Amino acid sequence: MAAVAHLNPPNSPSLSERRRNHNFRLLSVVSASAKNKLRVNGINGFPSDDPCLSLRVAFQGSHGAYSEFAAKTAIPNCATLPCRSFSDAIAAVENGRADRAVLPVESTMEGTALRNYDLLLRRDLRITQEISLFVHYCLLAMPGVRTTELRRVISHPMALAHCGRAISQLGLRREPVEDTAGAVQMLRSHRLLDTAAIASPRAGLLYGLDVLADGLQDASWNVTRFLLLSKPVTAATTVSGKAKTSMVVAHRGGSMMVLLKVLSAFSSRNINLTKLEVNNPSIEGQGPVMVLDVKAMGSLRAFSHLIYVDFEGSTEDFRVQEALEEIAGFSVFVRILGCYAADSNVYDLHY
Ligand SMILES: O=C(O)C(=O)Cc1ccccc1
Repeated sequence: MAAVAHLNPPNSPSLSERRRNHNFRLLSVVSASAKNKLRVNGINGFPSDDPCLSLRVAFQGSHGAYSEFAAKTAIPNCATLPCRSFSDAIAAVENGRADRAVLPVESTMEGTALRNYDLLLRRDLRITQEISLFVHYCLLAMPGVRTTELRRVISHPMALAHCGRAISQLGLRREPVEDTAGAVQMLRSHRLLDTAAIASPRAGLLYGLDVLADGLQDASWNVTRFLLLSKPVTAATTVSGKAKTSMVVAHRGGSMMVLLKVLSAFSSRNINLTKLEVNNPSIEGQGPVMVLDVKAMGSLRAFSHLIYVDFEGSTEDFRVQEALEEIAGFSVFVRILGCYAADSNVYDLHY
């Protein structure tokens, strides 16, 4: 169960409103006529009035992927570095080709992307920032292609999952590819006339495809939370404003008892949790999750039970330090994944 309270700021729709299915809109073709607008907007179609692009952010996918929007929203003047996989994006930070990597970690429709979290646990990177984006999906096709000519749809697995109902209504065969913008690029470069891609309207404009339908997501409230990651810094980081900390508690058994004790360590000190996710991979018939022990010369340790916790507060706070000490006393492995400024905003991109 993922508690994604931070994705529901006070003015957001209620849970029932979010769950209520909404209908996507089939459009009479909005052709790529607005393409020129992008050209004047600077690098990769993003506004760029500052010529000194400072931080380099690696993301999985091609230009126009949602992760790139997340990076640009979090750090407006950053330079973005497309990577084939999330592992490559993380490696780019480790080997100095990038200063940050951006990773989608959970969505209101599907909960936590555990595979991405698992990836994070294997490497020595820290969370420096969180960003939540409202994700709109479009159905894109080669110019002139009509919906009735389509047989197949390609996109990132998360996008295909978020648009399951619309895809079934359209009667299309779904095929997962690495990322949404990559799907658009593939359509374009192979001139696929029986295939549509699901991606952002901006990706459609970037690669000159027609928008056949928009608002394709099954739920009207579709928010994805991304994390920005950097190499660990040795100096203590001070977070200005409200801080949030992400951690993992890993162990090899007795999962309910550990969970209750962890919850009690926080609740007895009035520390508010913003995320709680329990991952017992063996229940799913999967092998253990490998976690890098940054204190033990970077060795990897296998765990069958993992508890991901995000809480309000910083590791500098006395109450938090007490809670962490109490948890460390339960013979479990604890790793702080990052302490960063809490951002409860949901950013909506106006494409
Ligand atoms: O494929 C992309 O564009 C990504 O950045 C991954 C993704 C896919 C769907 C929703 C959010 C992020």
